[in-house]
Amino acid sequence: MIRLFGVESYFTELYVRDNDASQRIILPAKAIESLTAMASTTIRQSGDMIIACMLLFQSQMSGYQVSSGEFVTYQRLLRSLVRDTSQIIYLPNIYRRFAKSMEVYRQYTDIEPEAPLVIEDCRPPPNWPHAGKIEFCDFSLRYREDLDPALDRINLTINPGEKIGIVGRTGAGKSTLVKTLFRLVHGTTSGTIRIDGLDINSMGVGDLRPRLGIIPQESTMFSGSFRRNLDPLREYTVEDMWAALIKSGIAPKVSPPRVRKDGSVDDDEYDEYYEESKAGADEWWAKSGWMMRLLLLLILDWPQKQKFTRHTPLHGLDRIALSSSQSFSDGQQQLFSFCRVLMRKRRVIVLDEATADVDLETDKHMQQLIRNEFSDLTVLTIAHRLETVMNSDRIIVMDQGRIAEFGSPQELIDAGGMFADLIKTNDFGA
Ligand SMILES: Nc1ncnc2c1ncn2[C@@H]1O[C@H](COP(=O)(O)OP(=O)(O)OP(=O)(O)O)[C@@H](O)[C@H]1O
Repeated sequence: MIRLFGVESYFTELYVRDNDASQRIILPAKAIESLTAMASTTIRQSGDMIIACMLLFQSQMSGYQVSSGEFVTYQRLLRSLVRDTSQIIYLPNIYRRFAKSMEVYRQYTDIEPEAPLVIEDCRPPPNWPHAGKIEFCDFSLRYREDLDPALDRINLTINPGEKIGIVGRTGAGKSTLVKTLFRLVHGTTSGTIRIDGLDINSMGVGDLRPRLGIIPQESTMFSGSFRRNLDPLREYTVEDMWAALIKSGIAPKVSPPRVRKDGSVDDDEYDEYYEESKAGADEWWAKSGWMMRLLLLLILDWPQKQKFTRHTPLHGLDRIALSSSQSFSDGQQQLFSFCRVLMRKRRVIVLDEATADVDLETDKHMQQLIRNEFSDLTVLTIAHRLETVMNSDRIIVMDQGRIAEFGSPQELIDAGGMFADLIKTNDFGA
């Protein structure tokens, strides 16, 4: 079983499990991306025979002994990357690229797993976090013993549903503060962080990270379809995906809007198509006999795949997201991350606001979305723009790893301290 997990987080975890060997590999998201791109553009032949031949060939050429566990691992990794079953004639070329992919793969498999995925005795309840209260109690962190603390005695309580802006000059500790919520920083720590009463250090990272949402500044688009980008674990329905795409305003990138005869663009059609196609597909499903339903479920992956492709012009989910004709700005990539978070519906969301590269229009749109869609969720935003901060309920001003100020925007302006200075100089660490 190979699972991609936490695509929207700073890292992607790849789990590989089989009868003989079981291991967890943590890869930076970009590494998975390059590994996938390398393999999927060059290895176009799937099937056990070819993979087995390549592995045997490789082991003979290099004298490297492939263990049975490793064989199954590679085989499964490749099967997840390979789709097209043609182009066998390119085998020598394929082999060369394959060997390179494996080299990269081996390098990453040497990385030590960081923390247990699950601690059986300390599993949070399924609905955790149910409210979104965050408490830092005397929390300090040093990346290395010889360095100054990146976080220094942080005491902080964030209430459920609060919108918190985090500001401070570059190197002040803003990213470290939010990364500690995901346990993504490694170093010496003291103190505790609790979310809805549970110490996040007591549980496995597999129970922690998927329960929180993150929209990183550098959101990543993967090769493969829009569907894979939005839902790598195949957890959501097509309806969920379209609802999120429409809400976030990024639907036209997935399925371009219809152009009317007079040349104007029909922007309103998404909602109509969505409703229409949903009704059409439901009707079709209801009319099908049990034999047909079974066939659809077994062979055609109904309803995840076929439902909308058969019944609607909104079929773009299966299009390749990254292609020569399709590129995405930083803001658009963030909107895709936003869609993932919208589908997941987590109580705590971290947003690393995009910097000056994102146009004001997209920025405004994101702010609007946060107000509308995340109104009852706890949202922590590392803010790089004055407009974002002024919409927060409270603002944390970080300075040299400490919380220098914490209060509502007006309170901090009236206090005339660091926040008032940041506004004057407009230095929000962008
Ligand atoms: N991996 C690391 N190893 C060692 N020190 C680090 C590491 N990451 C960050 N630091 C240090 O920790 C401190 C806080 O860094 P952090 O990235 O949290 O600041 P920031 O406020 O987010 O800055 P920016 O706005 O530039 O992103 C800095 O002094 C930084 O040099």
